[in-house]
Amino acid sequence: MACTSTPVPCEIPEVVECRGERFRLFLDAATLQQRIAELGRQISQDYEGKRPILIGVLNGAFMFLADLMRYITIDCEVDFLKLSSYGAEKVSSGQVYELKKIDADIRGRHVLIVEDIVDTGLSMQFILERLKEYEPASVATVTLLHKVEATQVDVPLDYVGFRIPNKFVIGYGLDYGQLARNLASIYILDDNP
Ligand SMILES: O=P(O)(O)OC[C@H]1O[C@H](OP(=O)(O)OP(=O)(O)O)[C@H](O)[C@@H]1O
Ligand SMILES: Nc1nc2[nH]cnc2c(=O)[nH]1
Repeated sequence: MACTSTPVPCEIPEVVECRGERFRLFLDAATLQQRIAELGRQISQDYEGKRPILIGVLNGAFMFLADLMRYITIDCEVDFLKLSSYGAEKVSSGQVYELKKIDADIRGRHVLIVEDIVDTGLSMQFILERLKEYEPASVATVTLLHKVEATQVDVPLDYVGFRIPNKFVIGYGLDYGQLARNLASIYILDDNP
């Protein structure tokens, strides 16, 4: 029978290849969904009556944001901004480019910035600075992944899905040269292929 149970697929490969490099299964789809459900519950409790607006950071956060919102049970809104700093590389260029600004008027609103990953922290630092200009009532940060050892700047992280080692990861929205975003699980670079 055909599998219809997305976003947790029946078949989860242990190893994938992307652009000639090997990645091994790190966080499977069920583990991701379980943790995201917890984050959704927590946010629903913390923001009851506040009608928060979730700002997803494109492209990487699209899948996490879509799932997270389905686990939030209070009234909430969504908008997006788009940044880029990695290009097709596995390390940050150190320069954050803003490719799309938010459309929503967030003055006086409770804002949750939703990221797929905080690595060097430069993107999150950039967003926090940028959003301050709009004078929201509050700003909190949500990230599915945090590479603790790689973070170079002090950014407040309010909701963290998983703390992970300093290795390149792909899948579940995270790309390598625009590929692999469609994987339902997260894979980590295999140093000893
Ligand atoms: O903490 P940092 O070192 O700044 O890295 C985190 C950022 O890197 C990725 O974006 P990327 O620039 O690769 O663009 P993408 O989301 O379109 O893939 C990710 O989505 C974060 O926004
Ligand atoms: N795909 C991907 N994008 C990132 N952006 C910052 N760190 C990472 C990472 O480990 N993987």
